[in-house]
Amino acid sequence: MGSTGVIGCNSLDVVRRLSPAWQVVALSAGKNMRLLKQQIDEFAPQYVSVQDEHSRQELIQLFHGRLPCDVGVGQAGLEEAASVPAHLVISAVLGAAGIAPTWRAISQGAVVGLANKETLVAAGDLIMEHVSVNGSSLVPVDSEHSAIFQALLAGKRQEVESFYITASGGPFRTYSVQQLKSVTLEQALQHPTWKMGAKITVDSSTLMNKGLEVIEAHHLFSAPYDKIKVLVHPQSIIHSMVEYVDGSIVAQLGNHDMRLPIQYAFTYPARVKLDLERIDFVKLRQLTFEEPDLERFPALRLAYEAGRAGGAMPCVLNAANEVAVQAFLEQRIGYLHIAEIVERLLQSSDYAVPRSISDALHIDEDVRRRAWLLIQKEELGQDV
Ligand SMILES: NC(=O)C1=CN([C@@H]2O[C@H](COP(=O)(O)OP(=O)(O)OC[C@H]3O[C@@H](n4cnc5c(N)ncnc54)[C@H](OP(=O)(O)O)[C@@H]3O)[C@@H](O)[C@H]2O)C=CC1
Ligand SMILES: CC(=O)[C@@H](O)[C@H](O)COP(=O)(O)O
Ligand SMILES: [Mn+2]
Repeated sequence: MGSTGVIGCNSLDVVRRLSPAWQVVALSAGKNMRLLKQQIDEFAPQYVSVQDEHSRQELIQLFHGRLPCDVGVGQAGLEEAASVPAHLVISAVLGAAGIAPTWRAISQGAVVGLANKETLVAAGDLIMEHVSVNGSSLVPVDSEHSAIFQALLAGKRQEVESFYITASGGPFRTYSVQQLKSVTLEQALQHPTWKMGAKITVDSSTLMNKGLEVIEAHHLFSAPYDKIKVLVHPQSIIHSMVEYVDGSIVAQLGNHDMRLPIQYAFTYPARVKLDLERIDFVKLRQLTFEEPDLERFPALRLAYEAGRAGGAMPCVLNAANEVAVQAFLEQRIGYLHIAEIVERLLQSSDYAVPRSISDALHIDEDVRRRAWLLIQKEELGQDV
């Protein structure tokens, strides 16, 4: 799911490398029909889904009216794609659009390779319960969570003292608040270490990505928030670490290439040869560490607060952030407005605890509506 995105393309490269042991049965794209056509030609799925009817018509034209597979549309199409029987479903659609199809894949008892962290942030308690009821399992694809997942193999869960989630610090790691006020979209899209889609790249720059990852780790590893520490590590070589009660710290290291955690989600618990550039420690020379600055990067503080509050708050955090980042990408708001919008939505929300996935989807929808209203009213801070 999300086959035309950065994680989707990397996942298909992993399939290419693991073929013929692995084959693709379904794909889902958004609107990039040229790329989807190439993927259909190469991987021959039984089913594909696309974001809207216009995209479906474009795909039909690209195949000169002779589609080689069934094509679904919109959320229903995504859910249908997730229902095609498969051993592994890679969940890499962007944002809350991934909640319902991920839920559907879990209902089938499939193993879900989870890249789409927004799903766990918005509906983590419900998703984790659904996983256990349906005998499914989540294997993390997000690099930090894959690192923790691997580091946890070194001990017993009750022997863990704390979890370190590393953060590159983003392109503005050394910026003052004054400098942050005039950050441009172009600058925010320059991630220092990883090549990723636009939304997560902006999230990395505000440290909201790390905040979402703290909540993701809380759910994936049943980790209390007090035991999850964020550590800025600009080289992004240590992907995360687990500290055990005896003081021993187990880390996972690797170059910045998502094909490594993605392949591990395919082959776990086995390891399979993967020909990617390896770390050269002598060239690297040093790995450095800093404390995150919650004053300059309030998004990380907001995520900890929303996570600790629980209930609907993480869902509010995620939906408000998705809208704010989209508005920033469309150059409708300034950079510092992103955290301002999230904070204002969190402060003004009082939703009941979501008891079902449809409750969570309703909260998500309502927060989006309110966030767009706030943006349209142009009442955001002017000092940005
Ligand atoms: N990139 C990375 O290294 C990492 C990404 N992640 C997570 O993985 C997910 C994907 O990230 P990334 O691959 O970078 O993002 P991209 O923007 O590159 O890809 C997003 C994918 O989702 C599709 N899509 C977007 N909106 C919709 C929609 N409404 N309905 C159906 N499909 C849709 C896009 O389709 P199209 O392009 O065809 O319109 C594309 O296939 C995110 O949740 C991100 O946080 C996690 C860790 C690392
Ligand atoms: C590759 C990956 O997992 C991203 O989530 C990455 O962690 C982003 O980098 P930051 O550490 O800057 O958020
Ligand atoms: Mn990550």
